[in-house]
Amino acid sequence: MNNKTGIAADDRIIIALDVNSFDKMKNIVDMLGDSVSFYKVGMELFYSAGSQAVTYLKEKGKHVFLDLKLHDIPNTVEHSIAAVARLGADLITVHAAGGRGMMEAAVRGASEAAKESGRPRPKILAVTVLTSFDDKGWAETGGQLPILNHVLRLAKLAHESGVDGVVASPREATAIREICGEPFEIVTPGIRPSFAQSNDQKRIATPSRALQDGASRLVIGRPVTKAENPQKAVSLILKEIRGE
Ligand SMILES: O=C(O)c1cc(=O)[nH]c(=O)n1[C@@H]1O[C@H](COP(=O)(O)O)[C@@H](O)[C@H]1O
Repeated sequence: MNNKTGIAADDRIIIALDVNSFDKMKNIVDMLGDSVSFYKVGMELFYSAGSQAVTYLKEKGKHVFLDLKLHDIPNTVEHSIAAVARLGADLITVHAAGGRGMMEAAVRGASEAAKESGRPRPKILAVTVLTSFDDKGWAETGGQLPILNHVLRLAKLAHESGVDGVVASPREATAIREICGEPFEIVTPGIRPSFAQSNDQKRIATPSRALQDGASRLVIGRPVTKAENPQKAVSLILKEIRGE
């Protein structure tokens, strides 16, 4: 039980630390204390603070989702994943659009790092269609509608390529679960509790709805980190998913 929110952490909730300095990250992590066990380090924080962001969180006993969305030729991705996997992250992202060879290479890179370090292999997640796309924006890139078809195509390819799961919108979770089964990870950003604004997210759902629809984990950033009272925001989210 946490002394700040009065409610225990839940590994299904990942808080996105989208800030531009190590100190800002540390403030959020200190403020949320034991109520959050899983954090996401994305491009903004990693490019600002570097690998110390990951090592700090691991030293604090937190799980880390390192979201760098790699997308390059298989050889480059294999060795880049091996390099970042050595930091001890639990989840790492690549873009599913990089294709089968690239996703297989990502898993190989993660396995190499795990063998060297003696730690468990980090899970590789493949990003399908970003949650900031709506139909109009997707069609502008040449994408075929409905978006769901493309998400399912990439999820099937990711599953066949041996990655551990996908990142998709909560609205696609049920259909992905039907195709990919368990224990495939379906990690969903685009989560908006009823008290939060949608910002630039387009394909969204509430935390409880996303979990009901088959999401394994929820990525939540601004509704917590930009809230007037982040501890209260976490507490409300945890209560909502527990039906309290
Ligand atoms: O890979 C991701 O985590 C990701 C994929 C996606 O399709 N949409 C998406 O929003 N994200 C990330 O999830 C987080 C969502 O943050 P908020 O919109 O502030 O809750 C951000 O850090 C995004 O980089």
